[in-house]
Amino acid sequence: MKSMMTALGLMSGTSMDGIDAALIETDGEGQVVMGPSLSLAYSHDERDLLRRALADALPMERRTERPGGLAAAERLVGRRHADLVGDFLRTHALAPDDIDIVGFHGQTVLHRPLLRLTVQIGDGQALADEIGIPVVHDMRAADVAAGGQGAPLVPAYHHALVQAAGLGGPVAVLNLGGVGNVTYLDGAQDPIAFDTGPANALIDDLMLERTGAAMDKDAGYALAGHADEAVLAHLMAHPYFDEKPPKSLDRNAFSREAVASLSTEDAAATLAAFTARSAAASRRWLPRPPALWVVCGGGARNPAILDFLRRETGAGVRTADDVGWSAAMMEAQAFAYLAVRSLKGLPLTFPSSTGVPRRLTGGVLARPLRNRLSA
Ligand SMILES: Nc1ncnc2c1ncn2[C@@H]1O[C@H](COP(=O)(O)OP(=O)(O)OP(=O)(O)O)[C@@H](O)[C@H]1O
Ligand SMILES: CC(=O)N[C@H]1[C@@H]2OC[C@@H](O2)[C@@H](O)[C@@H]1O[C@H](C)C(=O)O
Repeated sequence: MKSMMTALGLMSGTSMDGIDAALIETDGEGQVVMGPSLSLAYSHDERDLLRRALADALPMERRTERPGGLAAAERLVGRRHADLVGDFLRTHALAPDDIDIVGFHGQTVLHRPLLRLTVQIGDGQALADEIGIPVVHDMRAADVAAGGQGAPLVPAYHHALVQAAGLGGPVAVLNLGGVGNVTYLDGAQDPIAFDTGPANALIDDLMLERTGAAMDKDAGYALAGHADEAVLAHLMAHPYFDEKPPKSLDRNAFSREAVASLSTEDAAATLAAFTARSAAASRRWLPRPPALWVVCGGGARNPAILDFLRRETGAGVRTADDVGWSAAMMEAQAFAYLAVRSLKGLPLTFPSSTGVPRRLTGGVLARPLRNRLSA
């Protein structure tokens, strides 16, 4: 297998705002060259369908079941990913053969690692057949089956980026999507990583309920409000924060009920502070306090969260864009990188990231029909 590969990563994250596609050239180890990217936003109705799918997934006991609206949601996820790949190829004048591998995350609808159950909808084989490019998918399953948390998966990629940038340790890479997750890196050691708490999901849900908007854009509400310390203390009393890592979260693990009586501005400020305080509280489980926090994911565009994070950590806080990476495309790039690691049989997860008993590879390879016919 050739050393450098061209990989396209596809991520539909827990905030369910849309799908990101990002191209990288990588050897799946220390070399990464970032390429172009493209996003597709889910429409209001599509988000609604996905939100309902999350509710329909709650009684699932086996990962192959598709109760209620899940089968329709899975078809939607597949169709929209294929649309995005088509748009990406057209926009960048590429042919399917220009891409060696696609890394397809799918949409998480249920995550119960203690029950060895994690469900990402999206049919990898159907996608490969549709786009005519080999697809690596189902990247959490092997880890969960082996007793790991199945998340977070991006730490292997954070590790490659921090090593390549020669950033002095200890460094924390904080991903703020729907849920927050931190990767702690210090030299060549395996990454220590876990989910920190909520990131944007509670804020998004609050905005949708109070204003009909999908997010608190540029923290317009949070910056006009004040965080309520009593409510914050109540939110921080959640038992998740006392759990020792490895640990990971379902999107709906936290409730915004505690901010119900606050004005929209104060509620948004309190939830932004909650995201920052719970992320900073992850220091409790790290060997040394990080000197630098690099923030990625949509939360890097929320100035209220960044301000609170500076205050809570007392350390350097920079966005991924500030250090020459991509805050928006980090996860999509990570799934491209992980797809190449999967093809090469390299570990995706580590005892220190998911609690899996030993470093473990993962992912399932789906070859497109035309490759199988010509084989
Ligand atoms: N300009 C902005 N101002 C405030 N918040 C923003 C802005 N842009 C994005 N966000 C927030 O970021 C969220 C999307 O983040 P991201 O794309 O990293 O999430 P994701 O990939 O779905 O999540 P996860 O990492 O949990 O899988 C949006 O739902 C919104 O809350
Ligand atoms: C089960 C699942 O999809 N988890 C997501 C979610 O969103 C953020 C956080 O919770 C993280 O654990 C994970 O995603 C990133 C991409 C990861 O696996 O690293």
